[in-house]
Amino acid sequence: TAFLYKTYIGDILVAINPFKYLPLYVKEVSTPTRPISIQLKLPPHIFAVADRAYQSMMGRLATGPRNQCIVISGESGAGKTESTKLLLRQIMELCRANSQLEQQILQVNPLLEAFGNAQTVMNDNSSRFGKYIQLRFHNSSVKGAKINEYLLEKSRVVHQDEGERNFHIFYCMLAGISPDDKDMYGLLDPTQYRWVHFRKWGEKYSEVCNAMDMVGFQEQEKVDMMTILAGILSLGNIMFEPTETDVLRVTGKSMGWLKATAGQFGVQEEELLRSLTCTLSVTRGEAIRRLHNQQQAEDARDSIAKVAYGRVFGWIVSKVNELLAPNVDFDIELNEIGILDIFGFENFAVNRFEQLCINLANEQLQYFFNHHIFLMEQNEYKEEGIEWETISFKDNKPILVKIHNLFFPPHHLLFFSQDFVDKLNSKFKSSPHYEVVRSRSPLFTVVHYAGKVQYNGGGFLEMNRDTIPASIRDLFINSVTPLLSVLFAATISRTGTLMPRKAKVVSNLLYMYVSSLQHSLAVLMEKMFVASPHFVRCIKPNGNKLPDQVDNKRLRYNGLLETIRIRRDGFSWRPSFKEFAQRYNILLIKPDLPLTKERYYLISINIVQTFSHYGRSSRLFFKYWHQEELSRLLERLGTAALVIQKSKAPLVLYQQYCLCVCLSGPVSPPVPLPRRKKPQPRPRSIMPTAAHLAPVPRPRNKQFEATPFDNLEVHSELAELMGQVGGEERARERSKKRMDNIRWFKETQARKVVRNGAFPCWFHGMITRRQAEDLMTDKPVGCFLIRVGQSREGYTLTYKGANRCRHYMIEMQSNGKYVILGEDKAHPSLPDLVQHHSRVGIKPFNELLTTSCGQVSTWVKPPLGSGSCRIYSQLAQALAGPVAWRDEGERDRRSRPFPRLYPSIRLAMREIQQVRGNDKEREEGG
Ligand SMILES: Nc1ncnc2c1ncn2[C@@H]1O[C@H](COP(=O)(O)OP(=O)(O)OP(=O)(O)O)[C@@H](O)[C@H]1O
Repeated sequence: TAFLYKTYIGDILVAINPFKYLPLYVKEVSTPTRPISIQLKLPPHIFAVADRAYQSMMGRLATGPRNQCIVISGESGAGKTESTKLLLRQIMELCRANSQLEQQILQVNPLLEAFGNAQTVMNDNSSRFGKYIQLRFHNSSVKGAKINEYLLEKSRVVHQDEGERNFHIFYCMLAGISPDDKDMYGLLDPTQYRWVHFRKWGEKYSEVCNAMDMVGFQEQEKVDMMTILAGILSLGNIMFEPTETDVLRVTGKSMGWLKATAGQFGVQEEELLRSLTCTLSVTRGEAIRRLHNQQQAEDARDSIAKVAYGRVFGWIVSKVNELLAPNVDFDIELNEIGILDIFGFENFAVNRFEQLCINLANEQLQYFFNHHIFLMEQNEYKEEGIEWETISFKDNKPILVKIHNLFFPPHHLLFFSQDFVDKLNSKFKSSPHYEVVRSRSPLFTVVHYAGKVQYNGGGFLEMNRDTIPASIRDLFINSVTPLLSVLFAATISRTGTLMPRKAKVVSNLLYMYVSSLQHSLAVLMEKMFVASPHFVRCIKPNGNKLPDQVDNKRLRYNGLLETIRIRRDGFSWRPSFKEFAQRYNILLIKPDLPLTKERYYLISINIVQTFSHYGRSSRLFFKYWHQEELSRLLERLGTAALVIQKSKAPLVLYQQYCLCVCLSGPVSPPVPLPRRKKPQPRPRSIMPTAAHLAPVPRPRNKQFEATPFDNLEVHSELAELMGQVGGEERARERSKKRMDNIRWFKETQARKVVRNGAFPCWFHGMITRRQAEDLMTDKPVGCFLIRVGQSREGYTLTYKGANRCRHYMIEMQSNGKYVILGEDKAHPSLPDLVQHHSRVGIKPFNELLTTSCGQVSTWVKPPLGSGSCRIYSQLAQALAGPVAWRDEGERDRRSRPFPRLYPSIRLAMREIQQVRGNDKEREEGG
């Protein structure tokens, strides 16, 4: 099936959206168990692109370690976002290092999708922003991630065309929120909001909340953010009407909404009203107040909503970046894989300013593709004197330059005036990329690389000016909700990113949507031009979003045929002599020759005879598949080197061998064999005896033993048994650590574990791994207990599996949430975690927690075994003080964060309900 939907053009993956589930992405396909050369020869697959980028980043393919970028392109609905998610999943699988960071990175997508995607006529889950995800690696493991976001389509918050919807988050929130939270944020029935229409999104809301927990958002931050979103919805319901004196006022029916909005935004009602109904400006030291007409008041309302939403989105991205920043020494050099997924090319019934920006970004991307695939390659053939018949392609540079000229400062300020389209018509009427539209509406047509698009130029000026009046900004800076205050105090960088206040910024008033897009695209291109690119071309097989239907015309789109020709006839891998010689360690061949151009040349001839062409002065020219061929040879050589070293052959033999192979292929550096340590005889007296070991033989599972927690425990246990390592000082240190952990537990944890005044029976305090396993000896499969760590602050879950005990480390997140290492769900407490995994199995064996182990009468009963019993008793004593533990459910309610002006929100909601009730009564009466 894979062949039907995916193929390669050389090394470029062409992926056709199947619009149905295909069993192509299962675990068996993604598991990286094969050698690289075999992995790369597998049928076309998005996972293979991930593998290639990862191996190249590690320096295992044609070059040394280098930054990589994966560029995914295609029209809206072609499958770019799905491909991005699969790429991320596979890269995380390849670099799996038993850390929670990989899971956190995977959670960023559902989070951003909820806030940045929406249904359009072209795609039910269309990205309304572009993103470039930078994954940062040290050696083979991921150390951090950074998201760059581009051009969120904020106007969607206040306006959606026929067949389109608002951002997913609003539907998720209204559908999935609990009645208590609905009351807390001041939300009503979804039908009561003008800016959203109800849809079933219940489950998605808990998915988004979980993603925020997993990434590390604090509870209060979440509450503040949700309250701001509720405020945006309330704002949309404020309506205006003129009075007899022509002064504008809020309609009687929407007064409640004004109060609710003020409460949800944490500002004074009168000040909010003033900001909506008039503009205050200061001229020569004199404050002048200008009253708004109805249209201006509605525009002010809409622009507050757009700016507030845009800033919430920007804040989420910067928070994600802060939480996923690489936690490594700055001196360590990190390698990077970037994945670009921007909104696809769009052509709707009515195309506005946003579509022009989106299509401009796509033109830029197409240029990047053309530049790499056609321009650079053919220029190098010319320079190096390679015989070549030029392949012509649809160069989109002229149109790109034209659009750039249109929007670049200083033109845009003047240009987007009311007669904007007239100016365009007179300036570009003879251009092949522009068509004048004879119409009363301000229409014009641009001939893009992917087809003609007719735009409506009305409102370009307003849409481009991404600003709000200073009075509104000041109002929100003084909000009692710290998050809102931070969002409005922040300024926007030249690339449109939310910046801390002190950062160097362009003046807020001059900040323009298009110029920020121009800058961010320029910065993006700079990053991508220095990385090695991998291309994924996504194709939408039909316009109806249906499976098993292919419209052949679409396959001609994007110059795919020209791409096929150049990949077939051309040489896509063109390393310089130096780069090539370094990579394949060719210095070994003739160590006596000085490092000159001639020498590289000489070396190259040897290789090129078997492989490919060589250029006039500086480059070699290979077919795309030569990289794989060479890496296969490298692998063979690595094995050969090991064999030679193992057989203790003299070095000279190795060199001769290298020389031989080098004449027909590349050479890898000799791989040093790991030195085998001489086994130290252990004194009989300290060897652990059968009595010390668990009663049943237990095969060890590497994945779980690798956790630092368990290893430390086992090691300290063994050290204790051996009674030697570190002597008394070590023992003192261990004891101190345990006491510290008990204190940590007592001060920060105990209350969270208690239910109904006692510890749950699965909670065993501080016992050792061995004691936990002993307790499990005759227990049924699915039995479990949770214990406090001895060597680190945290918990371990011990589980009775089918043929052995497993120990799952429970990760404590900085926001106070609990998650089993490697799982994708965070929990507010241990009892919640236990409850969840009694329904959802723990990966990778899908194990369900079915029976609590022992501790029937809570913690007071000490566990079996002796070693840690003393510690356990101390824990018991520490907890057995006079404190009467309250019911956790009640405590939960008392301590949970609330919106800052919760009482005023409640009052406003009551007023709204009352008005609704009266209306209903009147309707029924009438
Ligand atoms: N590999 C796939 N397998 C099954 N369905 C897919 C696959 N890729 C895409 N789809 C379907 O196509 C829809 C659109 O895909 P996606 O959102 O990735 O498009 P896109 O190119 O990112 O569009 P946009 O530019 O509008 O964001 C998905 O919601 C999904 O239903």
